[in-house]
Amino acid sequence: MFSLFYGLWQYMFSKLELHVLILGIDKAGKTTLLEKMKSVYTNVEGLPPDRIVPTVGLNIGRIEVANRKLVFWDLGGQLGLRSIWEKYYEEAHAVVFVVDASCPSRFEDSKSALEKVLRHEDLKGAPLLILANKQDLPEAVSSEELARYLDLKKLDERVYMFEAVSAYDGLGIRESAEWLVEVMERSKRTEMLRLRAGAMGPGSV
Ligand SMILES: Nc1nc2c(ncn2[C@@H]2O[C@H](COP(=O)(O)OP(=O)(O)OP(=O)(O)O)[C@@H](O)[C@H]2O)c(=O)[nH]1
Ligand SMILES: [Mg+2]
Repeated sequence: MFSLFYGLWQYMFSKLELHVLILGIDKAGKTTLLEKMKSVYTNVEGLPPDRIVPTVGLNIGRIEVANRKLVFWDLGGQLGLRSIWEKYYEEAHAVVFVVDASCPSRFEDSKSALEKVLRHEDLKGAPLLILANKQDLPEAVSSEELARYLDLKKLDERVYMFEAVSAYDGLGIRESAEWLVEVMERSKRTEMLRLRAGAMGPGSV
């Protein structure tokens, strides 16, 4: 009996689109990272770094990881654009917060932007992946050092992880995507969003 329900749940979950919001201050490497994900997980090559411009609107990336459909929403991180972020919170299953680990002078800006994200009611219970990006640069700090710099309070009840990545050479990309799928699968928030979508009519998940 259990395996029947489990099989059904697995089937429903594989149909569900999981929305992952990519946030972080400008120049952290969000778009470059998304394009790298596309190269790793699809047969279409993502844009090379020299063709990526600062984001003003929204970039969408669809990839499949472990039979799950992930939809990434990449937003602009410039100060004047950060007020748009919250429009996407309600529908997000998880958040990826990207930090340029090679630029300590901007850690404070990242910290306060992330603290504001975490305080928002609409993101309650959303798993959080914090990426220490640009590990290909010798001056980049490790994920543990970044965690110390950011010194985030009130993370205890949230499912979170720090990961060292490079959007240039792909370090940590697969580990990050696989972790996201695993935690979203188990998250109460995913269940809440699925029920809410179901309540809005068939085919709405
Ligand atoms: N060395 C190195 N440079 C990177 C990496 N990821 C991004 N960059 C560079 O960092 C700069 C900013 O990258 P973007 O991807 O545009 O950053 P963003 O976070 O999307 O910026 P906004 O759209 O303005 O919010 C570009 O010059 C990228 O080539 C990385 O992993 N390593
Ligand atoms: Mg961008």
